[in-house]
Amino acid sequence: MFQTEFLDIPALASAGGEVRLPGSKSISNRVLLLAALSEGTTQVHDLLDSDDTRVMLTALEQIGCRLEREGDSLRITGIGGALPPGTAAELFLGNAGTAMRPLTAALALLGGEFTLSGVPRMHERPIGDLVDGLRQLGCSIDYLGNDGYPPLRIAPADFRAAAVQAPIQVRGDVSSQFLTSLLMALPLRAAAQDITIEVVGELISKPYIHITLELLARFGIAVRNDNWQRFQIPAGSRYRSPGEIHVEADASSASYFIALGAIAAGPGVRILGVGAQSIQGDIRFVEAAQAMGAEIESGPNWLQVRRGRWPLQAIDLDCNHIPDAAMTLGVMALYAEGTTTLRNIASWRVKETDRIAAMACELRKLGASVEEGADYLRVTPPARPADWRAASIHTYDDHRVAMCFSLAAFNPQQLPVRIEDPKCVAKTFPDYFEALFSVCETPRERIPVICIDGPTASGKGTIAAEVAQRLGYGILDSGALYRIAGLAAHRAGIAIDPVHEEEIAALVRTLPIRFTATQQILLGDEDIGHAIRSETAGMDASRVSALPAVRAALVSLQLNFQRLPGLVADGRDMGTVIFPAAPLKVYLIASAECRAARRYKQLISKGISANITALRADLEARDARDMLRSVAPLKPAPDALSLDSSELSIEQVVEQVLHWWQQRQPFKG
Ligand SMILES: Nc1ncnc2c1ncn2[C@@H]1O[C@H](COP(=O)(O)OP(=O)(O)O)[C@@H](O)[C@H]1O
Ligand SMILES: Nc1ccn([C@@H]2O[C@H](COP(=O)(O)OP(=O)(O)O)[C@@H](O)[C@H]2O)c(=O)n1
Repeated sequence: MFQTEFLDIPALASAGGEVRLPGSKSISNRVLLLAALSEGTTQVHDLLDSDDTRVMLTALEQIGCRLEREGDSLRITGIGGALPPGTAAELFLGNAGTAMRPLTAALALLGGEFTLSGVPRMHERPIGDLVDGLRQLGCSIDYLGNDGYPPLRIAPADFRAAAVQAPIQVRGDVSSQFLTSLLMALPLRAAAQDITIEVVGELISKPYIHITLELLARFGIAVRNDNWQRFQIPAGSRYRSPGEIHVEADASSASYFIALGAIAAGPGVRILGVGAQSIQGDIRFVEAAQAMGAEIESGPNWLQVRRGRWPLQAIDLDCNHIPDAAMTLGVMALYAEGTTTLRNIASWRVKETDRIAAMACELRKLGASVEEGADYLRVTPPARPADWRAASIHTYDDHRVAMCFSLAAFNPQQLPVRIEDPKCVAKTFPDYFEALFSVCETPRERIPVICIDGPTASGKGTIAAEVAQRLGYGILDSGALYRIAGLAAHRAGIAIDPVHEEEIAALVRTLPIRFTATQQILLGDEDIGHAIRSETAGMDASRVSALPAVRAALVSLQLNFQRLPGLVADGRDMGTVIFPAAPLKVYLIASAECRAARRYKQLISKGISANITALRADLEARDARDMLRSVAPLKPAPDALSLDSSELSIEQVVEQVLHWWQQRQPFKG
């Protein structure tokens, strides 16, 4: 996840490849419970791994289900509608409403002795309406704390006393989870008679009840829905495992990648985890995207999206059925011919932010003409490519604003887009930007590189790491590559001199060097971060780096670090040889005395013994060799900005570099 203050997305060109979206939590926990109540084994694919699904799984094991991991899937052997005799358990359900409520209903109807509790916050979340509904059936449920709230004790009940003739009543205006819980559990009592549930009050969140009904159908229970007010479970209902089931990915999250496929040139995007037959309401975004020009194929669990009509076609759409995903259409409208109107979106005004106002404001920043009404938005794209603007997108702590505006990076003017507070995507899709970058391509020259070159111990590595962290960019520690080369030659017993140049270069070309996401440096499986940091390794690096063939062998490896969204590269020749077109080159220096003192402190703090006089002599020798060598000598690039850090703190140097970087950016707030 990007934790930065902002994320600058370079202009993007095309998209291709696969993206797997995180699974839907609501579907995951419903599927787990239904599989648990069924007879036989259900193989569940793509289950969401989260706190809420974990507590559900633990509870299901406690009541007698068998769970087996099989690769990425999970096999659940259910209890077949009845508990093993004498089952008793204390269940801890964390803060998972999708576990507490349905389990309360199911366990109260199954018989057995249970306590159900959770974290303190769970004990403040109401459950009284559900308990009242269950008591109408004769269930025995006691409150162990406050009335109307968990923790609860469930005891076996004598159901013969309470024949289920009258409809079970449940409130629909507090949480649709109460109705969902009854719908999932009441088939346990429907062997011999129909059971009717009546909703009291206006039913909220109908799409979630729709998901419940669809999943029940997949497990063999056909509930009759009478206008969302009465639901009838027919006599003889029995949970039957479908054998295998895929948990769908979140359909609203899919909208960004559907739009991506429609906008980006290239082979198209394959979205794994959700298909056009999805039971989630937002999947109908597919139809809207098709109307704008997307070419979409789908299977049970995937969508394949390619650019079709181009430019896109403007649409005029009532978006009431896809309120969340429809925001993505607002950004697609930037690429359409004509004016797009999104209607019936009054609910946008009361979401995470006033989404109509937010979309209008940010779309205008990009150069669009926008008309906003109480319940509609009308978007006309910039008339010509030159009318697009590089904008800093304010995201209003709204994950959907952040995600949909990332797609403005495909603008024809090839302008970057700044997304403020990118971490707001954590609400539904923490790795959204990583997923986006994994399927997007852009010519290398559009991916920004900040070069930090200079002599040893001037602070390059420290500054590069901090600047990269503040911008969300990757890091290239090119010195580490020469240090590894020196170490490998040393270990292979090859003398580091011009006579052995080709032999060392050949060795270097085969080295399995990897940098991990956590900045570990691996040679094969060995973490060599420590071994290459000694001053001897530094000297070997300096010698090996003077050999032209060795330098040539490391060029393509270094160029491969230039990846989205950007790179900070530290070394000796980043700005002069490897990235000569970089938009910012810093030449970082400090006095020899100061550098020797810094290196001394650094080595001592790592537990490596050192002598300051010897260190200074070594670093001056290294500087001389680096500056005087014939190939890629250490010197500032003609367009580098020099910075003497002798008298500056690390923070001051970082701020100076970031200031220079900001000066080069085109964004208007
Ligand atoms: N401006 C600075 N002021 C004080 N110490 C610094 C400064 N810049 C870097 N250092 C310290 O100097 C040491 C050497 O820095 P490093 O980044 O390893 O240099 P280089 O990569 O140029 O060899 C580190 O311990 C670092 O914390
Ligand atoms: N781009 C680079 C980076 C390092 N090097 C060489 O590799 C050695 C070790 O680099 P480093 O950046 O790890 O060294 P320090 O500056 O940390 O001492 C340097 O002394 C250079 O001789 C190079 O030639 N070109």
